[in-house]
Amino acid sequence: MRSKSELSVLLDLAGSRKGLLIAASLLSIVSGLLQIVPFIVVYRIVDQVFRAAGQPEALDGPALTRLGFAALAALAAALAALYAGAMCSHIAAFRILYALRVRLSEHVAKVSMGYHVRTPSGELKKIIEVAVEKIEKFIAHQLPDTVSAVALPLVLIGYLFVLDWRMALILCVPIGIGLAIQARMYGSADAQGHYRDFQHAGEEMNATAVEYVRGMPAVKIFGITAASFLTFRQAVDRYRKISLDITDLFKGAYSLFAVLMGSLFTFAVPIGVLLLGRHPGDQAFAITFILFLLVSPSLSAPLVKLMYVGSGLREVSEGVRRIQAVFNEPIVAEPEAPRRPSTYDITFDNVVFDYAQPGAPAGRPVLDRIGFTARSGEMTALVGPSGGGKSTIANLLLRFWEVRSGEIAIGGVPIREIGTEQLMDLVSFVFQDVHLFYDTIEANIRMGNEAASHADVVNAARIACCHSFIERLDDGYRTVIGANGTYLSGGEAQRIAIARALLKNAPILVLDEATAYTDAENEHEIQRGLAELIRGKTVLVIAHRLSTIRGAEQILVIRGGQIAERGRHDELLGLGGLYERMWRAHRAASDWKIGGAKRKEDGDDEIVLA
Ligand SMILES: Nc1ncnc2c1ncn2[C@@H]1O[C@H](COP(=O)(O)OP(=O)(O)OP(=O)(O)O)[C@@H](O)[C@H]1O
Repeated sequence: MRSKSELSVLLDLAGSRKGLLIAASLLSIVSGLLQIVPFIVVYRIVDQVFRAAGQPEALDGPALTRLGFAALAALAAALAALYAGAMCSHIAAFRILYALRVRLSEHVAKVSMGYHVRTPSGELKKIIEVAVEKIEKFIAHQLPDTVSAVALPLVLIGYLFVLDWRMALILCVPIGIGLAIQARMYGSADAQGHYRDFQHAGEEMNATAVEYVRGMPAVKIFGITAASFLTFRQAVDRYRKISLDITDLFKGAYSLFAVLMGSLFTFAVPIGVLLLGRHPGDQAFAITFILFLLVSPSLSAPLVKLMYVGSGLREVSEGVRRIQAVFNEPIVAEPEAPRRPSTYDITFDNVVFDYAQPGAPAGRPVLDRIGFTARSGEMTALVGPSGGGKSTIANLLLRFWEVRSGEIAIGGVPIREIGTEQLMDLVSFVFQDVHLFYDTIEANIRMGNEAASHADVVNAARIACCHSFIERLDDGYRTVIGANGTYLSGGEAQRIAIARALLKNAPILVLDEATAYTDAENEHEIQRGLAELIRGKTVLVIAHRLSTIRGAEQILVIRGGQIAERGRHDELLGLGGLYERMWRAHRAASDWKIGGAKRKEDGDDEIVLA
């Protein structure tokens, strides 16, 4: 029942390709039926030979030749139908595969960021790659096979009943027992539970293997201790145990089914011999008996296929369930009539936020009644102790998560009322951890503005201080990141991300520790370039190096999800609170870095943005 509903879901996913799938199934049935024709021809020939026993001249030679050609033609047609069916099913399968992957990728781009944090990227990759791939295999191969594995035995048994109902009935006994075993084998709650465990154990083993390989630097540094290997080994052991359990559970039923289906022939023999013994001179029955012996292996083959269909269906239903779960994940609600702000002040009005899932009871607030305005043309800096909520504030601006209460607006328009695409157009964001795509450096920068010319890309790269190191690469801007061992350092990747953000030239610029990995010399250069470019924009900067935001028009000190202090650098120093302590600590750390040499009090050697 469960499988059936998943099969119908699968057909729903197949959507407009149903026509091709039906054609593939029909062609598969036709091919199966045509493959029986040679047996019938043999039957007819044997029949004629028996009837003409002892009188070869009584044989109708041309009629026999025609029968032979009919058998040949039927075989050729069967192969043609098989080929055409396979073409239809493969075309349908690959179109479904393509459409599903596109739909899935579009959907996951629209769901909330919370989903991506909850769902390991490996799992999503597995759904988009492996689950979809299995559907392709099922549709291309197993679906037509299933249809013919059901239709062909039905037609054959019907035909055998017409020839001799007694022998046909006897053949139905092992078939019935075999199918009942199949249903029990795959349908029981125990079997389904085992199968689910098997799948989970396989995934867990994959995930821990990836984790182990990814964590190799740490493993090497700290030595390959039992603990570093333990989780992976436990996962492998669990997988082994569940595989053995499953084999144990299915082995009896599996063997019995295979034996029963493979030996239909042996069921036909005793009853045939018995009936023949009763009518020793019945030539017609003898010929029918021969046909039964010829046809029963053709009956076994599709029935054995049914066994694989059962396991294929189970595998694909798991994938379908997962794909469905992704599609069931709600997308970020888009406004019915999106509004576009005409000014770009950012306002946070009494914003309360926690990371609990939508619909779940409120968790510990990460942001507690945050209120501020970041004005256009000014730089607002978020500083404060680690874990205070700075990055969360920046991420909420992009609507990665929905606020629990309060409102965030751009130019007076609540971000809920701005369409996601427009919102992304308004904001350039350089994240703490940069992600570069497996593409050329130029394409990675141009991502900020697809219409930009090569000269624009180079200009942005110059300002972000990455032009010179790009030029030093063998393929320059055409170097593919990640290919042939071309990897960039953290600071270089960040500078590419800054170039990308500059090229986008959006009215709002958010820099979350954008130059954290950059060396002092390059940071100086970048800050100089940025200072030019950020004029007239709303700039939100998160920085731990306080010297870089000293010139900000507004500094918000975020501690424990609240704004502990706010003001300009000098004002905050005058308060004698957290900011002043942070500033002193920062100065002390900088002094320590240069070997304790005395620095000028005004900090001229520091780099100042804006
Ligand atoms: N996806 C998440 N799910 C649950 N909690 C989170 C998530 N991201 C951050 N947090 C928690 O929210 C709090 C604020 O984190 P946030 O990253 O905003 O701090 P931050 O001030 O930017 O820190 P840092 O300076 O170290 O980057 C922290 O307690 C953190 O553990």
